[in-house]
Amino acid sequence: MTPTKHFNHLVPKPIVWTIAGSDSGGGAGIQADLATINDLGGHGCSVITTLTAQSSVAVDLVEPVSEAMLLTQLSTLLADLPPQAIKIGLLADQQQLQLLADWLANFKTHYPHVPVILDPVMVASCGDELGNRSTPLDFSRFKGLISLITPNVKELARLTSFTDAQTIPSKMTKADFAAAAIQLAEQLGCSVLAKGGDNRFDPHLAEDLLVCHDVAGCSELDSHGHFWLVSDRIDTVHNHGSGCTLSSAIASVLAFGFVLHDAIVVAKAYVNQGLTHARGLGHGPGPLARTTWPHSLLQYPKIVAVCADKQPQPYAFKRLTTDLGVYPVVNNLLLLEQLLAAGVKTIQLRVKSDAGITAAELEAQIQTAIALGKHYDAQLFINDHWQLAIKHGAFGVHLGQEDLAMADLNAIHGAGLALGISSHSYFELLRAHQHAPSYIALGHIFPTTTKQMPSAPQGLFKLAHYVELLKAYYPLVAIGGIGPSNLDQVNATGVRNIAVVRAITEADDPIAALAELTRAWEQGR
Ligand SMILES: Cc1ncc(COP(=O)(O)OP(=O)(O)O)c(N)n1
Ligand SMILES: Cc1ncsc1CCOP(=O)(O)O
Ligand SMILES: [Mg+2]
Repeated sequence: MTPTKHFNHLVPKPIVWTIAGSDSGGGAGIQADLATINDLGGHGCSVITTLTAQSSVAVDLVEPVSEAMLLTQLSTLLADLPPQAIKIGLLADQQQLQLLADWLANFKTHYPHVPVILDPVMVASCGDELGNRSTPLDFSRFKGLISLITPNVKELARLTSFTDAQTIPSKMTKADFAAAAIQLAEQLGCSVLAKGGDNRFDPHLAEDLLVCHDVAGCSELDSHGHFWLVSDRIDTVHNHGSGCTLSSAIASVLAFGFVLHDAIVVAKAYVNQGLTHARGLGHGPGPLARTTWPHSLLQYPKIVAVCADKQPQPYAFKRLTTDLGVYPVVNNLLLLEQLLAAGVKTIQLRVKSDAGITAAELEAQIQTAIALGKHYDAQLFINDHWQLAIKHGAFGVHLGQEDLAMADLNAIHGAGLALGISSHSYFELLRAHQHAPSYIALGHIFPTTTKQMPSAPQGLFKLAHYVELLKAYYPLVAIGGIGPSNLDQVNATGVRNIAVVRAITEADDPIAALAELTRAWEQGR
């Protein structure tokens, strides 16, 4: 595995709670959760619901803690160590579930933004039931209190109208599985990550389905999206605790302020790492290996939108041979020409469709900009207007994630244009990567007034993680609120290029501002 990079000095250590059962064998439950939270840089607190006498081959005894013990663990922790995220695992019985749901309802009135992830644990990996389940638990008490539920195929069947848990999962088609996940999202009013690991729709793949329910902090496109998250199947029997690990990893990444989609893909990569390096302990399925924050792209899932009418094309866009360095983004020809004349070698013309000019004026501007780019031997990217960029032979186009859905990437590639793609999260980075663009932009890093953004500023901690994931594959460009006051901090994340609007357009002397930014940027590298 590649050496770990820690960026934890950039943010405070978040507190993550696990409310779950103890696995005396150490591979699952509270023990797996605390190890996971620690690996990912959080501080784990535990609320034990149940003691299990468990090994890798059997569950011999399951005993719930008393009501007083459950409630006192919660109140003691809350008074001193309030959580940034909560994971709920094994609950002993309906009474305990009800008690916790009541406590959570009150907690949520004071901490409405703390995400709660529910792993509806029912069966241990050795196959034994975890609790007295003559009747399945009724999780509807958690409606409105949880952000995400993470059932495996058997749990999904039990929780929905696919009720015959023993027989139906093996017969479930991919379409049944998707229908059940969508039904569960409706039932509980939360997002669902349905784990397909046990269901071999394709024997070489592990395919999970993410059904998003009103997810905050991402684009409209994604907040209600349905996505298959696809990884190569890792051939190991040592998967004891993988469900616990996944849900506590999701809670940990959320606690750092990442959006739900990101928490899920990072957690899946962390589980994949753990499965890849797992060694057996005991005589049954051994625990996952304990690793670190996943920085290898190979461990991350592929994202396949369920309703996508087109799949990523199987080719790569033009490779850029030099760094972009300080990459100005401008909206007028006068400044464009001044910057080109001053020696800028990569630049973007960003004239939005609502800029108050006619279609003919827009085309004329783009045509002139492209001619200027050629005259000064520069790499000129046209923002959004990919048809005009092709028509007039631009060097490249820049597209956002929403633009990608509308654009004809075959035509852009066929015309030999370079392609830059925007991203605002791990999830969007992975999706951009599937198009193999010429560069990927990461934004917005700091608050900006240039554009209204649906996502929050990413900040330096997230930027450093994105760079670590993709720096070996693409030129990466940080954008959003970047200027002289924060240039050194941005540089320290390892990103090699920055795109700037106001730092140049609002400067008294844009040419001098660009020269000074470029000098400072190159000196910091
Ligand atoms: C270098 C660079 N990064 C990001 C953007 C933003 O593109 P997009 O998300 O499509 O938003 P608009 O610029 O079209 O409003 C960009 N243009 N350039
Ligand atoms: C177009 C765009 N996309 C993400 S941030 C941004 C604007 C960045 O502008 P500024 O450098 O003025 O903050
Ligand atoms: Mg755009």
